[in-house]
Order: sequence, then C-alpha cells, then structure tokens
Amino acid sequence: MKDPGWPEGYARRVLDEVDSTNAEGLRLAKSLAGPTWIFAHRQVAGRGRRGRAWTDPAGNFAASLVLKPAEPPGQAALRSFVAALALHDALSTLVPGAELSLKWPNDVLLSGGKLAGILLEGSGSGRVMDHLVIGIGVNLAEAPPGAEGAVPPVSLRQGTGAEVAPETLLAHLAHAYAARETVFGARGFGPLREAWLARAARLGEEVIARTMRGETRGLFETVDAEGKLVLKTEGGRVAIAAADVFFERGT
Ligand SMILES: O=C(O)CCCC[C@@H]1SC[C@@H]2NC(=O)N[C@@H]21
Repeated sequence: MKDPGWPEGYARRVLDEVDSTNAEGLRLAKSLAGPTWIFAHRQVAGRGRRGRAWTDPAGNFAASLVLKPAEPPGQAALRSFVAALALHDALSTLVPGAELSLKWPNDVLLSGGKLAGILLEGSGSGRVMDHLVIGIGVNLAEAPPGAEGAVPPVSLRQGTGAEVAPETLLAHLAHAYAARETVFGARGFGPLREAWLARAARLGEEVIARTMRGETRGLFETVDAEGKLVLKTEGGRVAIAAADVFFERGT
C-alpha cells in the first residue's frame, strides 16, 4: 500500500501511553499552533459518547485531531461528518471491498457491526468554539464488549482478515481528513452531506432514536443541512439533533 504522506499544515504528536487522546487534546489545545493529530499506542481511559467508557485492546486505533475552528458550535460540530467520511475513505483504501457504512451521527460500521466511534469535545467562550477535539477509535485488532441493545462491536481483523497497523491508519486518515476538510472549508456541508448519505446505513428503514427524554421511532429519511437526523414518524417529520440510534432488525 502506497504511503499517502503526511498532509501539509497538520502537526502530529505520538505518545506511547495516554489516559485519553481527547483528554490530552483538551489539555494541550491552548499551546498548539495549528491542527494537530494526537496519536497514542496505548489508551488506558478512553472516553465514549454520553459519558461511556471506550476500551482499547492492544492493536486498536486511538487518536484525536485538535482544531481551532473559531466557528459557532453548530458549524464546528459538522466536523463529526467530515471525520466519519474521512475514516470511511481511509478504511476503504486500506481494505478494498470491506462492507463499510456510516451510522448517524458518526459511527463507522463494518458488515453492520460497530467498527469505529467518534467523540467530539470542545471548549469555547461566547459564540465561537476555541478548540474542537475530534477523537477517533477504531477496533482494528479486537472488538471490546458492546452495550446491550446497541449495534454489536466488530473488529477489522475478525471481519475482514486484514491486519492494519494503527500508524498506517493514522497516515491514511490524516490524509483523507485533510482532503475532506478542504472541501468543507471551500464548499460547506452540502457536498459532504451528499457523500455521507451515499454511505449511510439503514437509510429509508425504520430506526429508533433514544434521548434522555424518550424515544422516537420512524423511517430514517435524511440528514438535514444542520446534520440533524430526520425521521418520518406517524405524527409527521421530526429532526433530532442528538440521540443514540438503534436498529430493530439485526441488532
Ligand atoms: O462512543 C463512541 O462511539 C465514541 C468513541 C470514541 C473513542 C475515541 S478513542 C480516541 C479518542 N479518545 C477518547 O478518549 N475517545 C476517543
């Protein structure tokens, strides 16, 4: 596989061990001069969405990209789609033929199982975000146990037989991210939304979106211009900003 090279304008820090690459990104953010990837060979206290823990068996991938977007939080948060697409790009290049898809808001699935998760964290004062940390975890070697009712975790090794080293994925992901970010900067969310929808899992099918306040069941119609999940329910169309999505069939 050809080395994609490291993208211009992005720095990289490689750590042997860290609690969480996201936590490290938030600690370092103020001191970083520009976009920086923080990669760890071993992450011992990984964080998942909604306060869950993320476990990283040896050989899995853990890295975070620290950005200073100086944008309103809603615009900055669309980078979860930029990152998910970039990860899909990188994995498709490394493992051609792998059955990859994207699950709203930002999981990457392999043959319907959860291969990767993305966690955005940030800080800001006033109307714009000072720092955005995009944390990406990929089950390259091993799938940790999953939560009950959620999409079952899978690993790339178990699902495809492919052996991808975390450092190799970092180079491809950084390259793919830079390309998608350039499009986002120049043309906005529109083209990325189209690309995301073209790779979406369960589009047009019934899904359940669970929030702290309850659940909404409906047909997954689209993702809107703000990145919200749009469900067609019995009571009409509903746009959801944040939720956990469950599939009835197959999970
Ligand atoms: O719950 C999810 O699906 C998101 C998981 C995100 C895990 C990654 S691993 C690298 C980065 N550092 C963390 O502590 N979390 C993210």
